[in-house]
Amino acid sequence: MEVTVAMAVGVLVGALPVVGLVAWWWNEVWYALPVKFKLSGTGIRLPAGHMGFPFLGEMLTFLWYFKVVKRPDDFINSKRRKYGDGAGLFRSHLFGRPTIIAFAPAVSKYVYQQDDEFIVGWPSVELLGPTSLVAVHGPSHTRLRSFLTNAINRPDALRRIASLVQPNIVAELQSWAQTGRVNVYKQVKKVTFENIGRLFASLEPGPEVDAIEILFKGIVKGVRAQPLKIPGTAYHHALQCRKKAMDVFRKELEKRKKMELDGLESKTDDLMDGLMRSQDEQGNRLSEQEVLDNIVNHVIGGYESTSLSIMWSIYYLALYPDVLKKLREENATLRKNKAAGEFITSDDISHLKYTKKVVEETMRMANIAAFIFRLVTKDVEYKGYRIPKNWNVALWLRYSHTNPENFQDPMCFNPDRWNVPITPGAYQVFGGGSRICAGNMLARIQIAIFLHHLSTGYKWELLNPNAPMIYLSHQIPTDGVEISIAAL
Ligand code: HEM
Repeated sequence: MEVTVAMAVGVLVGALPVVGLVAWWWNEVWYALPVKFKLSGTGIRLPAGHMGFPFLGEMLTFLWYFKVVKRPDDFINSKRRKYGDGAGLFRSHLFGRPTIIAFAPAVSKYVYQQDDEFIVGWPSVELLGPTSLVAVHGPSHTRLRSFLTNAINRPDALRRIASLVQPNIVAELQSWAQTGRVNVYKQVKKVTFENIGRLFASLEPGPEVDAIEILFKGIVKGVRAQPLKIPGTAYHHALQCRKKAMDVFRKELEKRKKMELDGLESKTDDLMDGLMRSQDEQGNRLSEQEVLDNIVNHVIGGYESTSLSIMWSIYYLALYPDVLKKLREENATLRKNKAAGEFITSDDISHLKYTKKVVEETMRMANIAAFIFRLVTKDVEYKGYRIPKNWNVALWLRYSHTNPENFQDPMCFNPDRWNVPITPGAYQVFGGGSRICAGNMLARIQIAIFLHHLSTGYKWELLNPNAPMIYLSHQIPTDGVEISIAAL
């Protein structure tokens, strides 16, 4: 008996290395080998790399760098050391799919230009809506973008946005100074959401907007979760939140349609109105579903990203007093030409040269969209490398922003680096090509307005300047940027 147990243990122990070896090469054999076989003799190669374990792929290595050692850029650096740069591509297996990692700006540029070959495969269309900007392709995408550009990015829209968001920002900062101590991430999210509610559907801050914010927090969690429609999962919850959020906006839209039918003039002038009224050259309007899907899509796109950017600007300015001094001087000069309590305009912001550099430098360092994904619809050749059909491409944007070859001393917050032109294509915080962020002007203007009122009216300090960072799901200090703040 004892001999049998000992033998079984012996066999198991002996088999372990073999099992490990099989697991280590499984994805290579399953995904990479058939492609290499097809390519043999053609001179075309699969990008270098290793695809890791079955199902997990390289997720353990990814988590090691992002979560454990907290050196996220070494995930790519370790590959560069091992395989060299090649054409700026590696093969891998991440987030459950075979993946080509594109870390060189030139590859991202190429991918942005090939809309038909590289389509958006994430976030889930179910959550964003089948007729949302992210979900549609080709001519439908071009058509929808022109409607949205009209509603958000035109100079008159930006003027209106600048005046609508300021009362809330000014009031929020005053309340911060009264409290004296603030968790910036938490509070900025609140004020950003209130502003989005006002801009998109003229919703006034209060219990209804707070309830909608909770729904969107649920949706945003689901965007990052595995798409399992099982009760109790984040994704299932997110779908329910989306349905409820759509119901709220649908009710508002029906109210406005009824007013239009009754010949009553709308008193609102927001994104919903803009989308309802816009017409293309043939006089066609957006459908109800398109209006609603795109409101939800834009809230998801704009809510957390803008909040994080504002949070990071407050963080870096506390750490770099020289930058704050210059920012304050520029904004104080503008204030001198304004009456007390008068708001700044989008035209004023266009003249705030240093402030604009602070905004760009903040976004470079914040790396809010660390990477974005595309799904490959057909085999593609790039500089002698095969990007296989049905694989994912991960455009590793943060690597470009933190690479000293693109930005000297990249971890230093230095708005003056923007005095000279940067490496072409190296700055991709908003993505690029036809899918460049639809809300980039809106985000920039909100950050600049926040900085104007903050720098001219307040002084603040980080309470935990050495708080450790987390990098997933976003780069953020663990304390959410706790500050003490007072009026100047
Ligand atoms: C600092 C803030 C922001 C950052 C860093 C950011 C980043 C990005 C990035 C990287 C993309 C490209 C995604 C891809 O190609 O897969 C994108 C697309 C998009 N963003 Fe933003 N974004 C920000 C603010 C906003 C705001 C305020 C809105 C809405 C008002 C918004 C709405 C969108 C939409 C709708 C798209 C999809 C565009 C398309 O597919 O044509 N974003 N954003």
